[in-house]
Amino acid sequence: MTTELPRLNRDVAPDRRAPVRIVHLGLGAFHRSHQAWFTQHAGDAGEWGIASFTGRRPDAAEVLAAQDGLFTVVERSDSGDTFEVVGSIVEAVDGANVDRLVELVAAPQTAVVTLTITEAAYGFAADDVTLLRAGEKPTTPLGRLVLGLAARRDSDAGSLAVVSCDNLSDNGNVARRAVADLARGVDAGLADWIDTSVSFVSTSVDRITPRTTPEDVALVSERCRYRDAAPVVAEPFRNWVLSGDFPAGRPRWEDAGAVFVDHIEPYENRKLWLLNGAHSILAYAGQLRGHTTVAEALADPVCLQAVEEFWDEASRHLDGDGLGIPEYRAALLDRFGNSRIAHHLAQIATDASTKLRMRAIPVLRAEREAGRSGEAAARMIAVWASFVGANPGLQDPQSDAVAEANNLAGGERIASLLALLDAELALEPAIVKLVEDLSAGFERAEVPARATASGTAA
Ligand SMILES: NC(=O)c1ccc[n+]([C@@H]2O[C@H](COP(=O)([O-])OP(=O)(O)OC[C@H]3O[C@@H](n4cnc5c(N)ncnc54)[C@H](O)[C@@H]3O)[C@@H](O)[C@H]2O)c1
Ligand SMILES: O=P(O)(O)OC[C@@H](O)[C@@H](O)[C@H](O)[C@H](O)CO
Repeated sequence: MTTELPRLNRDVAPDRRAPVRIVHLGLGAFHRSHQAWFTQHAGDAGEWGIASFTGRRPDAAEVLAAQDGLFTVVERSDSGDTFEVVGSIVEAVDGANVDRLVELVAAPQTAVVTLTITEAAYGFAADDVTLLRAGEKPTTPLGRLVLGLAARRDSDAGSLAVVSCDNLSDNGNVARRAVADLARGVDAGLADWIDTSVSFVSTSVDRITPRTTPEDVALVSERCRYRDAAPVVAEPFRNWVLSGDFPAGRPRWEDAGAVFVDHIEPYENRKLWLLNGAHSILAYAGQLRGHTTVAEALADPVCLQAVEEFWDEASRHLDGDGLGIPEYRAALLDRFGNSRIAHHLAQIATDASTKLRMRAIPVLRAEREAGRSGEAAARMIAVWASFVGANPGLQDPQSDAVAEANNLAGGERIASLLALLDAELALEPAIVKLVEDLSAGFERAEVPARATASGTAA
């Protein structure tokens, strides 16, 4: 009986708590399988503990706190599972505990703030300006971070690095702009201090980490002989490319395979276009064709062809020494085909208006500038348009605008949806027609309720 097993904690798996020197916002599955894993495997791991804050709900923090921050990474390959306890998270905190966040961001020993708050969260912190001006507690991760940075300035605790680990192009600068705009709305002096004292590091992050299922929890109990309510399942592959300064130091993440580069754009584009772009195609085309997971969709020749054609287009615009595009593509087919990783298409499908802007639009534009149609990139937009036609409730930061567009028909509807991604391209009749024609190839089928429900954000 699993209830008789001990709960995972630092008695069951003795592990010294490292001092908090990293603060993380967005205590989700990916943070645990990626940044926490890399920190655990740094040569100086004993000096770097993470205090990790949830975004919207206390649940993950409560569960992890009851386990002294420990959790299991289940590394899942085609041939089997391996299990590892990770102890780098030394404090798990409800994001609503803004006082603790402010205290830690202002602490001189804190050197790094990492973020996995989802792509959409960089766009809606503006409401926090009013709260911050009124001296009230902000509700968004970036609003809370600005309050912490204000306290750091006031206590003269020195510079630090903010490291975005979300799937965004130029994520360091996106974070910089979002934080600076918020700070400037509250206190111009604070914005100036952030400008000179906070280093925004850009990263390309990669490790497929689907949402944990009850079956995963049961498997860990059975195999590890302890109860872990917060394991994460991830593929064996992992990659972290970083670019930027760490004025107050950082863990030796390179010992765990992280790579530090001067120019990150080629790596970001390779990952965002080839991996995440393919994921978006599979998410919409795959669900429209009745599939539930990435591996199932990839096994469908229609979906595979859409992915391969998009990769051909995107690859023409990926240059840089050592990018190894053919090898990267081959590895992606293996990774996506890992049928033991049940990566649900519904999870990937959310927040399309933010994601497609970075995954489809740059390739579509580059192809058109080169005098070609950009058909494969346009198809990614077309399958999304078909999908939201049948599934108007899909989570999206611009869901009201998507609903308004859905009230239109034909080319007008497509133009309105396209305008959410790129207002200029939406004014070009040839592109609107291309997307409209391509979307006709994919029926606007209702997605079964079970698939939509599993995509509900944690
Ligand atoms: N899961 C992966 O395979 C993977 C791989 C690479 C990058 N990423 C990046 O990491 C992000 C998080 O992925 P995850 O799998 O950990 O997801 P998750 O749902 O497990 O965790 C997301 C965390 O962000 C918080 N959050 C989400 N939306 C928020 C909002 N609107 N406001 C405030 N907080 C919010 C959640 O509360 C949670 O703490 C992704 O959006 C992506 O950008 C994920
Ligand atoms: O919400 P998204 O689309 O940014 O993330 C869902 C997956 O595509 C993504 O998490 C990949 O698994 C990941 O980017 C692999 O490193």
